[in-house]
Amino acid sequence: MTAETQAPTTHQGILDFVNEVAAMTQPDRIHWCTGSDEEWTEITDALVATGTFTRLNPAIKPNSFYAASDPIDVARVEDRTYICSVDKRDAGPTNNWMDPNEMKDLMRKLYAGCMRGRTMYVIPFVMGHLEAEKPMFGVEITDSAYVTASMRVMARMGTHVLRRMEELDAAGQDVHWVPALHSVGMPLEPGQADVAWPCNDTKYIVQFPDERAIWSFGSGYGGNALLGKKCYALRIASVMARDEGWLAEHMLILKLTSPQGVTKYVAAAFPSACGKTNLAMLEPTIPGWKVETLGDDIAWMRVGEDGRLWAVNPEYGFFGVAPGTNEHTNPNAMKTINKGNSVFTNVALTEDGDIWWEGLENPPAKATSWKGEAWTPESDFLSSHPNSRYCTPIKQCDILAPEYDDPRGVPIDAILFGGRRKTTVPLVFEARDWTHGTFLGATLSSETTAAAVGAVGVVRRDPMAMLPFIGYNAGDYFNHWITVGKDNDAAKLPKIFYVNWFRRDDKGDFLWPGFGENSRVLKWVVERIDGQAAAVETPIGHVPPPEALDTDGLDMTAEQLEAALAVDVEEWKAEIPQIQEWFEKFGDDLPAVLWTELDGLRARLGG
Ligand SMILES: Nc1nc2c(ncn2[C@@H]2O[C@H](COP(=O)(O)OP(=O)(O)OP(=O)(O)O)[C@@H](O)[C@H]2O)c(=O)[nH]1
Ligand SMILES: O=C([O-])CC(=O)C(=O)O
Ligand SMILES: [Mn+2]
Repeated sequence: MTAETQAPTTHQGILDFVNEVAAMTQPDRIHWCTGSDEEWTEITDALVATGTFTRLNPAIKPNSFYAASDPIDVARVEDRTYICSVDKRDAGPTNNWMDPNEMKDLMRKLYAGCMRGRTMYVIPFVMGHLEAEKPMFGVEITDSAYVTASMRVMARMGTHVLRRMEELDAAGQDVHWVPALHSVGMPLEPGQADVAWPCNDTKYIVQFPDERAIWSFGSGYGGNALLGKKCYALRIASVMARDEGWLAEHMLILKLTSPQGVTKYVAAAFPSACGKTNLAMLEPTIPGWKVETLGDDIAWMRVGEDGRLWAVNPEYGFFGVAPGTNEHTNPNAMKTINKGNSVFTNVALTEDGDIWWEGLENPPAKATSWKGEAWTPESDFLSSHPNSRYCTPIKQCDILAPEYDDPRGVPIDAILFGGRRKTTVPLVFEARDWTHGTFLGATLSSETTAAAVGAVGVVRRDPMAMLPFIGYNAGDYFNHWITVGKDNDAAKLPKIFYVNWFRRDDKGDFLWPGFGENSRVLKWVVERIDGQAAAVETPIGHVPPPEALDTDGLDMTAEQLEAALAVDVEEWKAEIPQIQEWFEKFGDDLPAVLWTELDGLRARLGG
């Protein structure tokens, strides 16, 4: 089968990619995605017919679907994720590496005939704006209809993207696009029945940074399979950003407006399942303050001609953690998904054709768990996988900031780093300067979560919340951050802060109520930027005294607030050898100024 017979494009590079992959994987059919509503209906109908999707009750969640994955395919697989740079050194000490040619030989064997009996979907997409000065195109080839439907929610995709590529090509512009190949790795022999969630025990999630290509095999799960997201917009884009002088980061973007009408833009990097989506859609509990959302997971940031750091969200949807999401914690996410047009994976299915998960209000008397078991509120197992997800269009978010559609993005005033720490890290503190902020990012630590396969609750260093997503040597990445600070006017760059919503008391309860109350922290942050709020200088940075936070109506004792803000010198001293060990991993690739920062911290803590 050749692609040209039905190919809706004359773009030779794309035709070659499609033909080459078709020859290797031998699909029964090739479907060029248009992105139309009719196509969505056709694909979701087919997914319902094969049992991958269950249509939800249209009176409750219109045009929405439930899916349950194979229990072996529920999260990102970091041990199966590779950065196959030509030079091993470029992958650095934090990534898995294999020689690109060796990896390709190995994967070609896996891909050989892997789409037999299936449809191969060709998805032209763009991360970021189609009107960007240099649009960030991609073409994902996949044999998964689930991935195709999800990509339509998460990325701008379809014929209009192809047209723009052809147009720029015809105008003689250097049109850059990332070829992204995905297969679930389960061919169907004649007569063989399909399963609801095809996948393979063998999984490879591979980035080839030098040629800016992605090969993924064996998994249908979000971050492993929707290749525009983590694989392109973070791993590949971070390499492009290194080469071109910008930043591709694992950050939400929000717009904060004060009661006086003063607007600030905040970006925040927290590791997976540590609160980005919730903060991005926050409903402030302090009167008169307003939050609008620009993005909940990824920010691409460039220094503009005005010297400020401008950010865009390259995505088109939210791929949010379901458990814990409810009318109290995230009413805006609830409103967004209730409008429909969404896909829910690995949550529970209720008898009236709705979905439910742990933490949602009104548990149903009975439901079907994500594993297909009969579940009741008395069951001793979870109804939903801890990493179950909703996938919903960003345009349905009532508090989406209008600037979302502006290809220039928004100028960032503050960057927050944060993680999930039971101890040690106070609710909020401010970095001394950009380099110190880079040190805070580079030493960010957090307890692992269910968003990746592996143990949960283990403290690890997760630099800039990018540990699984830096597409090159993390030592070079730190140096890139330092350089952004050095090459630009520090006064115009965002101020850097560090937050921890997850500190606990002796009983193991969260000290800080979090969610909407985090607006109190945002208020202190913007008041610091404007030079209005008080701070105490401590060995780790500038911490608010309790009275500098707006606590009007906050349901917390003075002792609790003090405990949330406390800097315990002994706890911090215990961090020093851990940071030292972390830095030693990088050898000479670690920027010397980060050692200087560590020495400074040690000295301030009293040696
Ligand atoms: N205690 C507490 N929990 C929070 C807070 N914000 C978020 N969470 C919980 O943390 C979990 C993950 O939150 P998300 O906002 O989905 O995390 P994320 O960073 O967007 O995760 P990814 O989509 O995996 O990148 C959910 O169970 C939330 O309920 C908070 O302020 N306090
Ligand atoms: O990428 C994914 O699969 C989900 C996600 O947002 C993360 O893990 O950070
Ligand atoms: Mn999220």
